[in-house]
Amino acid sequence: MISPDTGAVSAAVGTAESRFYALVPAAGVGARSGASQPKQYVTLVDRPMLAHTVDALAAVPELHATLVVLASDDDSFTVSMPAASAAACWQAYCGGASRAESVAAGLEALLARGAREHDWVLVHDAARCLLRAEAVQALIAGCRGDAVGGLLALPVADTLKQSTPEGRIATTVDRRGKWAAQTPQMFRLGLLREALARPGAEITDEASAIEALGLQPKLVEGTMENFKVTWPADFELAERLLRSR
Ligand SMILES: Nc1ccn([C@@H]2O[C@H](COP(=O)(O)OP(=O)(O)OP(=O)(O)O)[C@@H](O)[C@H]2O)c(=O)n1
Ligand SMILES: C[C@](O)(CO)[C@H](O)COP(=O)(O)O
Repeated sequence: MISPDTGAVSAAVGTAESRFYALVPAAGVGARSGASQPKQYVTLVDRPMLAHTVDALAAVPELHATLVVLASDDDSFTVSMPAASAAACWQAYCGGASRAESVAAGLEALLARGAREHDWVLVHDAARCLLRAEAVQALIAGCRGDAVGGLLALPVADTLKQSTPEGRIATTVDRRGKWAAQTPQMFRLGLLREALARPGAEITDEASAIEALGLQPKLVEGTMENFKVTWPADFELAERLLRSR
């Protein structure tokens, strides 16, 4: 089904129009965030971070459906998600030990709900709650005709330093041609499924798994606003930005 040359899913393409699905891994614990609960449930403005993320995706008319991957023991979604946000997504309680495992399990859940191997899947972190519909649309427009797929990313603007274990500078890294990867990351379901099924080094994003197949995902320039809430101070910044909208 997957072409070894281009990575394109060939058999089903052309027989039915491809749909676009969003897949939101939301099964992490948020260890770096310092929060007393998984960070996707921390309230920002008036609702959990995850609700902002789901609502942003719900505003993208091109998306057929959004599936949220939750930890198997998640007991927060049903109590803390606003009804409208909960209704705007499918839920699958199949999160794994790593982000990659959660995404791989989410792909199976999408297949079980009728998605096909040639459909596009846009994987988006629950923790990037400042996503704009226009950014998703720019990604779709940039990648829908592409044989591989791609991702939102930002060209590195700062001077890059490689550190020593002691926290001193070992060297300055040439920043030319370097990008910081964001999400969504958009690939055909079948290709991504194959990529994530391969044993390999630790995969921190979908593009890395696709690269390991020898393919070159496309970079579509995003914005700084779409940052990932990771550290304690990030909540305040996210809150301020959400309030300013
Ligand atoms: N086993 C995991 C780990 C992460 N994620 C999700 O992947 C996204 C990006 O991961 P990250 O920001 O690292 O979140 P956490 O893993 O929760 O954070 P930390 O690494 O600080 O624990 C988050 O939406 C997170 O919920 C997931 O679905 N399953
Ligand atoms: C997918 C990602 O957001 C792209 O920058 C990032 O790799 C997630 O990394 P983390 O290790 O789960 O924080």
